[in-house]
Amino acid sequence: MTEVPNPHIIDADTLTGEMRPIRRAVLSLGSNLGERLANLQDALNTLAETPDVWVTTISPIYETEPVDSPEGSELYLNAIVLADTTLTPARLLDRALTIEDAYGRSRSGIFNEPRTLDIDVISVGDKILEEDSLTLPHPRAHERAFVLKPWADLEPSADLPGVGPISELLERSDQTGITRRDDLVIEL
Ligand SMILES: Nc1ncnc2c1ncn2[C@@H]1O[C@H](COP(=O)(O)OP(=O)(O)OP(=O)(O)O)[C@@H](O)[C@H]1O
Ligand SMILES: Nc1nc2c(c(=O)[nH]1)N=C(CO)CN2
Repeated sequence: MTEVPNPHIIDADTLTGEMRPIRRAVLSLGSNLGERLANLQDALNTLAETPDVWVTTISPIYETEPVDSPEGSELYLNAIVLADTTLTPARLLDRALTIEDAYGRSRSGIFNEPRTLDIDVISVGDKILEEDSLTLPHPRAHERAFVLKPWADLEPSADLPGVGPISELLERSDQTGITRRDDLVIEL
Protein backbone atom coordinates (compact mmCIF):
# COMPACT_ATOMS: atom_id res chain seq x y z
CA MET A 1 0.00 0.00 0.00
CA THR A 2 1.40 3.42 -0.82
CA GLU A 3 1.45 6.02 1.92
CA VAL A 4 -0.63 9.10 1.11
CA PRO A 5 0.94 12.31 2.46
CA ASN A 6 -1.25 13.73 5.20
CA PRO A 7 -1.13 17.56 5.34
CA HIS A 8 -2.27 17.48 8.99
CA ILE A 9 0.75 15.51 10.19
CA ILE A 10 4.03 17.37 10.39
CA ASP A 11 7.00 16.68 12.60
CA ALA A 12 9.61 18.90 14.13
CA ASP A 13 12.12 18.15 11.42
CA THR A 14 9.64 19.26 8.76
CA LEU A 15 9.23 22.57 10.59
CA THR A 16 12.91 23.28 11.10
CA GLY A 17 14.05 21.68 7.89
CA GLU A 18 16.88 19.92 9.68
CA MET A 19 17.59 16.86 11.74
CA ARG A 20 18.54 17.51 15.33
CA PRO A 21 21.77 15.78 16.28
CA ILE A 22 21.97 13.61 19.37
CA ARG A 23 24.72 14.87 21.65
CA ARG A 24 26.20 13.53 24.85
CA ALA A 25 25.63 16.01 27.69
CA VAL A 26 27.59 16.04 30.93
CA LEU A 27 25.72 17.63 33.83
CA SER A 28 26.99 18.33 37.33
CA LEU A 29 24.59 18.08 40.27
CA GLY A 30 25.28 19.73 43.62
CA SER A 31 23.43 20.35 46.86
CA ASN A 32 24.54 21.74 50.22
CA LEU A 33 21.19 22.72 51.72
CA GLY A 34 18.23 20.70 52.98
CA GLU A 35 17.90 17.00 52.21
CA ARG A 36 20.94 16.87 49.97
CA LEU A 37 20.66 13.29 48.74
CA ALA A 38 16.91 13.57 48.14
CA ASN A 39 17.53 16.79 46.21
CA LEU A 40 19.99 15.01 43.91
CA GLN A 41 17.58 12.09 43.43
CA ASP A 42 14.75 14.53 42.58
CA ALA A 43 17.00 16.28 40.07
CA LEU A 44 17.93 12.97 38.46
CA ASN A 45 14.30 11.86 38.25
CA THR A 46 13.22 15.13 36.70
CA LEU A 47 16.03 15.11 34.17
CA ALA A 48 15.14 11.52 33.28
CA GLU A 49 11.52 12.57 32.67
CA THR A 50 12.53 15.42 30.36
CA PRO A 51 11.45 14.87 26.77
CA ASP A 52 14.38 14.50 24.38
CA VAL A 53 16.80 13.81 27.24
CA TRP A 54 17.90 10.20 27.84
CA VAL A 55 19.87 9.85 31.05
CA THR A 56 22.33 7.00 30.63
CA THR A 57 24.62 7.04 33.68
CA ILE A 58 24.96 8.49 37.16
CA SER A 59 28.31 8.70 38.95
CA PRO A 60 29.15 7.82 42.52
CA ILE A 61 28.28 10.54 45.03
CA TYR A 62 31.05 12.68 46.52
CA GLU A 63 30.87 14.77 49.66
CA THR A 64 32.92 17.88 49.04
CA GLU A 65 34.13 20.94 50.87
CA PRO A 66 32.53 24.09 49.52
CA VAL A 67 34.77 25.92 47.04
CA ASP A 68 34.74 29.75 46.84
CA SER A 69 31.69 29.84 49.10
CA PRO A 70 30.52 32.06 51.94
CA GLU A 71 31.95 31.39 55.43
CA GLY A 72 30.04 28.67 57.22
CA SER A 73 28.71 26.96 54.06
CA GLU A 74 27.96 23.27 54.62
CA LEU A 75 29.52 20.36 52.72
CA TYR A 76 28.14 19.61 49.27
CA LEU A 77 27.02 16.36 47.76
CA ASN A 78 28.11 16.29 44.12
CA ALA A 79 27.57 13.86 41.27
CA ILE A 80 27.78 13.74 37.48
CA VAL A 81 24.99 12.70 35.14
CA LEU A 82 25.57 11.61 31.53
CA ALA A 83 22.68 11.99 29.12
CA ASP A 84 22.06 11.85 25.41
CA THR A 85 19.93 14.69 24.14
CA THR A 86 18.53 16.29 21.02
CA LEU A 87 17.80 19.51 22.93
CA THR A 88 19.87 22.50 21.98
CA PRO A 89 22.37 23.53 24.67
CA ALA A 90 20.24 26.62 25.40
CA ARG A 91 17.14 24.51 25.96
CA LEU A 92 19.04 22.08 28.13
CA LEU A 93 20.28 24.96 30.31
CA ASP A 94 16.76 26.34 30.45
CA ARG A 95 15.53 22.96 31.67
CA ALA A 96 18.31 22.78 34.26
CA LEU A 97 17.44 26.23 35.64
CA THR A 98 13.72 25.35 35.76
CA ILE A 99 14.46 22.16 37.71
CA GLU A 100 16.64 24.12 40.16
CA ASP A 101 13.77 26.55 40.74
CA ALA A 102 11.26 23.72 41.16
CA TYR A 103 13.38 22.30 43.97
CA GLY A 104 13.54 25.50 45.96
CA ARG A 105 16.72 27.11 44.66
CA SER A 106 16.86 30.67 45.97
CA ARG A 107 18.72 33.35 44.04
CA SER A 108 19.36 36.14 46.54
CA GLY A 109 22.41 37.39 44.67
CA ILE A 110 24.89 36.26 47.37
CA PHE A 111 27.92 34.80 45.57
CA ASN A 112 27.84 30.98 45.67
CA GLU A 113 25.22 30.99 48.40
CA PRO A 114 24.19 27.57 49.78
CA ARG A 115 21.72 25.89 47.46
CA THR A 116 19.22 23.05 47.58
CA LEU A 117 20.13 22.22 44.02
CA ASP A 118 22.59 23.29 41.39
CA ILE A 119 22.66 21.78 37.90
CA ASP A 120 25.56 22.96 35.77
CA VAL A 121 25.89 22.09 32.11
CA ILE A 122 29.50 20.96 31.85
CA SER A 123 29.57 20.04 28.17
CA VAL A 124 27.25 19.21 25.30
CA GLY A 125 28.96 17.15 22.63
CA ASP A 126 31.99 19.11 21.51
CA LYS A 127 30.15 22.45 21.40
CA ILE A 128 32.15 25.50 22.32
CA LEU A 129 29.99 28.52 23.13
CA GLU A 130 30.63 31.89 24.71
CA GLU A 131 27.34 33.63 25.11
CA ASP A 132 26.11 35.81 27.97
CA SER A 133 23.77 33.15 29.27
CA LEU A 134 25.70 30.02 28.32
CA THR A 135 29.38 29.17 28.20
CA LEU A 136 30.43 25.69 27.04
CA PRO A 137 32.28 23.92 28.32
CA HIS A 138 31.41 25.27 31.77
CA PRO A 139 34.07 27.93 32.45
CA ARG A 140 35.14 26.56 35.83
CA ALA A 141 34.77 22.81 35.19
CA HIS A 142 38.46 22.38 34.26
CA GLU A 143 39.62 23.26 37.79
CA ARG A 144 36.85 21.65 39.85
CA ALA A 145 37.73 18.27 41.34
CA PHE A 146 34.09 17.91 42.44
CA VAL A 147 33.22 17.80 38.72
CA LEU A 148 36.28 16.01 37.29
CA LYS A 149 36.54 13.19 39.83
CA PRO A 150 32.99 11.76 39.49
CA TRP A 151 33.17 12.29 35.72
CA ALA A 152 36.51 10.40 35.56
CA ASP A 153 34.88 7.52 37.47
CA LEU A 154 32.46 7.15 34.54
CA GLU A 155 34.63 8.14 31.58
CA PRO A 156 38.34 8.15 32.47
CA SER A 157 39.39 8.97 28.90
CA ALA A 158 36.94 11.81 28.34
CA ASP A 159 38.06 15.23 27.15
CA LEU A 160 36.72 18.60 28.19
CA PRO A 161 36.11 20.02 24.71
CA GLY A 162 38.72 22.56 23.69
CA VAL A 163 40.57 22.12 26.99
CA GLY A 164 41.99 18.60 27.28
CA PRO A 165 41.81 15.17 28.91
CA ILE A 166 39.93 15.24 32.19
CA SER A 167 42.49 12.83 33.70
CA GLU A 168 45.18 15.52 33.29
CA LEU A 169 42.91 18.29 34.54
CA LEU A 170 42.05 16.18 37.58
CA GLU A 171 45.75 15.62 38.33
CA ARG A 172 46.28 19.38 38.33
CA SER A 173 43.19 20.17 40.44
CA ASP A 174 43.01 20.39 44.21
CA GLN A 175 41.56 17.03 45.25
CA THR A 176 41.65 17.71 48.97
CA GLY A 177 38.28 17.84 50.67
CA ILE A 178 36.46 15.44 48.39
CA THR A 179 35.33 12.07 49.74
CA ARG A 180 33.59 9.35 47.79
CA ARG A 181 30.45 8.27 49.67
CA ASP A 182 29.58 4.79 48.44
CA ASP A 183 27.04 4.56 51.25
CA LEU A 184 24.99 7.23 49.46
CA VAL A 185 23.38 6.20 46.19
CA ILE A 186 20.89 7.72 43.79
CA GLU A 187 19.24 5.53 41.22
CA LEU A 188 17.91 5.90 37.72
N1 LIG B 1 27.62 25.96 31.31
C1 LIG B 1 26.77 26.57 32.13
N2 LIG B 1 26.02 25.86 33.03
C2 LIG B 1 25.16 26.48 33.86
N3 LIG B 1 24.95 27.82 33.89
C3 LIG B 1 25.67 28.57 33.02
C4 LIG B 1 26.59 27.98 32.10
N4 LIG B 1 27.15 28.97 31.35
C5 LIG B 1 26.59 30.12 31.76
N5 LIG B 1 25.70 29.89 32.76
C6 LIG B 1 24.92 30.96 33.39
O1 LIG B 1 25.29 31.09 34.74
C7 LIG B 1 24.15 31.61 35.41
C8 LIG B 1 24.33 31.44 36.89
O2 LIG B 1 24.28 30.08 37.16
P1 LIG B 1 24.30 29.60 38.65
O3 LIG B 1 23.56 30.55 39.53
O4 LIG B 1 23.86 28.15 38.67
O5 LIG B 1 25.84 29.73 38.98
P2 LIG B 1 26.49 29.01 40.12
O6 LIG B 1 26.16 27.56 40.01
O7 LIG B 1 26.12 29.69 41.40
O8 LIG B 1 28.05 29.19 39.91
P3 LIG B 1 28.99 28.38 38.92
O9 LIG B 1 28.61 28.80 37.54
O10 LIG B 1 30.38 28.82 39.33
O11 LIG B 1 28.79 26.91 39.16
C9 LIG B 1 22.99 30.86 34.81
O12 LIG B 1 21.81 31.61 34.89
C10 LIG B 1 23.43 30.65 33.38
O13 LIG B 1 22.83 31.57 32.51
N1 LIG C 1 32.25 21.60 46.74
C1 LIG C 1 31.52 22.39 45.94
N2 LIG C 1 31.76 23.71 45.93
C2 LIG C 1 31.03 24.52 45.14
C3 LIG C 1 30.00 23.98 44.32
C4 LIG C 1 29.77 22.59 44.36
O1 LIG C 1 28.88 22.06 43.66
N3 LIG C 1 30.55 21.83 45.18
N4 LIG C 1 29.28 24.80 43.51
C5 LIG C 1 29.55 26.10 43.48
C6 LIG C 1 28.80 26.98 42.57
O2 LIG C 1 28.06 26.29 41.69
C7 LIG C 1 30.55 26.74 44.32
N5 LIG C 1 31.28 25.83 45.11
